[in-house]
Amino acid sequence: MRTTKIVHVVSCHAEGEVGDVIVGGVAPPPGETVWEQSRWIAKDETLRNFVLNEPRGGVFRHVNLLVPPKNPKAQMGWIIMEPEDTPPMSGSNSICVSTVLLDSGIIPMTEPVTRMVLEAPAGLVEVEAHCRNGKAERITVTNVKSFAQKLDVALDVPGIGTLTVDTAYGGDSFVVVDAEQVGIELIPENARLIAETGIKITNAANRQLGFSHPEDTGWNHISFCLFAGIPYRENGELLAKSVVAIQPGKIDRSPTGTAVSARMALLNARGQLHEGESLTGVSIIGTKFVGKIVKETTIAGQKAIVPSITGSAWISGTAQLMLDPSDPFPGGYKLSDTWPMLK
Ligand SMILES: O=C(O)[C@H]1NCC[C@@H]1O
Repeated sequence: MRTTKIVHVVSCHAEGEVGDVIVGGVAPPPGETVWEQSRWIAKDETLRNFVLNEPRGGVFRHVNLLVPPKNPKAQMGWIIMEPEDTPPMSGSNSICVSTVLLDSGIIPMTEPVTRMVLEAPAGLVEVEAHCRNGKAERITVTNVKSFAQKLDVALDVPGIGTLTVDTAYGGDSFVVVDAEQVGIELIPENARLIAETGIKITNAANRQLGFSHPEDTGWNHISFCLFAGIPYRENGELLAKSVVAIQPGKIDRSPTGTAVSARMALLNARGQLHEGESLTGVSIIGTKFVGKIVKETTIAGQKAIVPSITGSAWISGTAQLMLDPSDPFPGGYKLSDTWPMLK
C-alpha cells in the first residue's frame, strides 16, 4: 500500500442525513476567520473534490473539516462541504460534528449534559448535548440569526407555472413553497420528482428574486428549496413536513435544521410563531428536528429570530481516505446519472 495522503474520517448521520467529519490528516486552510478559510476551501476545490466526488464520495455525502477555532470562546471550528456549496451553517452537519466531537472523545463529555461553543463559518453556535453512557444522545444547537426576506412573491417556474413563494435565511438561504401549491405529496416515492422540481424552483428564484444577506457576508444566492407542509398539532406539539431539495438535485434525508430555522423566521414574521414557541420539522423519511424560537431579535435593523434545533446523530463508521500516486483520478469524478449537472 502507498499513499500521498491519509485523511481520517468519522462517518456520521443526523436523522438520516450524512455528515462525515474529517478528524485528522488535513492541515487548517489559510484564512484569518473560519469564514475566510471556508472561502479558500470552496475556491481551491482540492479537498472538496477528494472527499465529495466519486470514488470516495457521492452526491448524498456532506463532509465537515474540523479546524482550530479563531474565536477564543469556541472549543472547535469547522468547515462544511456540501455537494455544490461550502455554506455558512448547517443544522444536520452541526449535529453530526457535535456528536463526533463528544462520542469520539475529541472534546471531553460530561454526563448528563455537555455544553460547548463551536465556530461555524457563519459564526459561533452554542451546543447543549444530553449524554448518557458515553453517547451524545440529543443535541441542541442554537443557530445563527435567521430571518424572512420576501413574503408572498410571484415566481414563474418553467414547466410548472406561477407559484407564490417566500425567501428566508436560517444559516443558509431558501426559497420556500407550500407543498400543496405544487401538488406533490412529500413521500419517499416522490423523492426524484421533488428533487427535480425543487431545483427548478431554486434556479428560477435565483434568476428572478435573488437573495442578499443584510450583513454583507457575500452569501448572495438561494441554496435550497423548502417544500413546507401544512402545520398540524399532535399531542400539543406543532409539526410540519420539511422537505428540502439540495443542489444539484438530491433531497435532504433530515428535516434540514437551516430550513426549520428559516420556516420559524417566516412564521414569526407573519405573527404565527413567537419567542419560546416550537415547530418540529418532519423529514421525507419521517425523522424529526425540534425547532424553537429562543429569542426575537433584529439583524441590520430588520426583524429576525435566534432559533435552536434539536436532533440526534449516530456514528456509522470510520475511514482512512488515501491517494495512490498512480491513481488517474486524484480529484475524483462526477457523472450525471447520480450527480445532476447544474444548469
Ligand atoms: O440540516 C441542514 O441545515 C442541512 N442538511 C443538509 C443541507 C443543510 O445544510
